[in-house]
Amino acid sequence: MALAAARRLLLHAGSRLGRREAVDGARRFANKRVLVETEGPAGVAVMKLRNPPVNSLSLECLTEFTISLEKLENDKSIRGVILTSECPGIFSAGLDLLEMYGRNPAHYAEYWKNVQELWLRLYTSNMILVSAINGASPAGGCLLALCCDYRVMADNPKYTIGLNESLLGIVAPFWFKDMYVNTIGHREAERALQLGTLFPPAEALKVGVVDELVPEDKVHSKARSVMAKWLAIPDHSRQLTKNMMRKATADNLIKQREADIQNFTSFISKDSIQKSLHMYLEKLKQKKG
Ligand SMILES: CCCCC/C=C\C/C=C\CCC/C=C/C(=O)SCCNC(=O)CCNC(=O)[C@H](O)C(C)(C)COP(=O)(O)OP(=O)(O)OC[C@H]1O[C@@H](n2cnc3c(N)ncnc32)[C@H](O)[C@@H]1OP(=O)(O)O
Repeated sequence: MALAAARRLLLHAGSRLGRREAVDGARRFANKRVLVETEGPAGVAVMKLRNPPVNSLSLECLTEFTISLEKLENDKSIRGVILTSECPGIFSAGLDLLEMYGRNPAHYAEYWKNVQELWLRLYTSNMILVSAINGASPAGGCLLALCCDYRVMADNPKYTIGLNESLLGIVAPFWFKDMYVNTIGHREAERALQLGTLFPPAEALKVGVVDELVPEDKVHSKARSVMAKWLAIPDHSRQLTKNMMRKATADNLIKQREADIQNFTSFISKDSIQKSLHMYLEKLKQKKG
């Protein structure tokens, strides 16, 4: 309930801000964790995640992300969005582990509902989505990128991307898996999901997790030039085609959202799964020390 109220407030405040800044041609609106800048005539918005240190998708971050997307969808002058990160070296560390560890079932259910909501909105967006992957992109971070129509990644071997859930002792849900299969094919997805593979850029390109690699300082300019190419296609034909390609996958979740929430909640609540998450969090801490 509190989140729904926050969402209404943010939408309202955001639209007022958006109108005021539109006077300059370029517009900008921001929540705490998501910054959106639009460039008037081109119809393109740049959406930057800024939830330091690692852009983990906390409940607040998911909510702000979803609201920002909703606002852009409602703005008929926006045809494309470049999704990127403001956190140096990290695109997104994925779902926030602290939302899935040591909480109660009601919290897990609420969190998962918001993960579903963001995924459905991103994956089925009518806008052109291009990801400018400027850092590490494990699990939920990779999920964000996979929702896009085109993925440009910084060619820095320190960065990896992939659905690594099995390394954490958890399991990617069927709709993560479906989207992976749609992107890289059944065999590669089967292997990568079981092994929890985090691909360095060259391998990510080879297997098709990303579409193009560029030097780190060219990620944004390349994303813009890719966007220009996609903008040249008539919206109606591109949108109908996108819908044709993605609808079955999205419908598969839509028809069983509630069951999927129950499934997640009971899975993540298990002692054995909580123990695995605990061990993984400890490992992350030890890496530092
Ligand atoms: C048949 C049955 C099926 C049932 C299935 C049903 C349902 C499905 C069930 C579950 C599905 C869940 C799907 C989950 C998806 C996810 O996205 S899980 C998250 C996966 N993410 C990761 O593994 C990334 C972990 N992080 C890292 O590898 C690194 O942090 C890094 C992103 C590469 C960045 O490295 P570095 O710059 O060195 O930063 P640090 O490691 O020092 O991290 C800084 C602090 O941030 C904390 N942190 C990192 N990642 C996360 C995260 N994802 N969530 C929360 N917090 C994170 C890290 O612990 C550090 O914290 P402190 O500073 O120590 O406090």
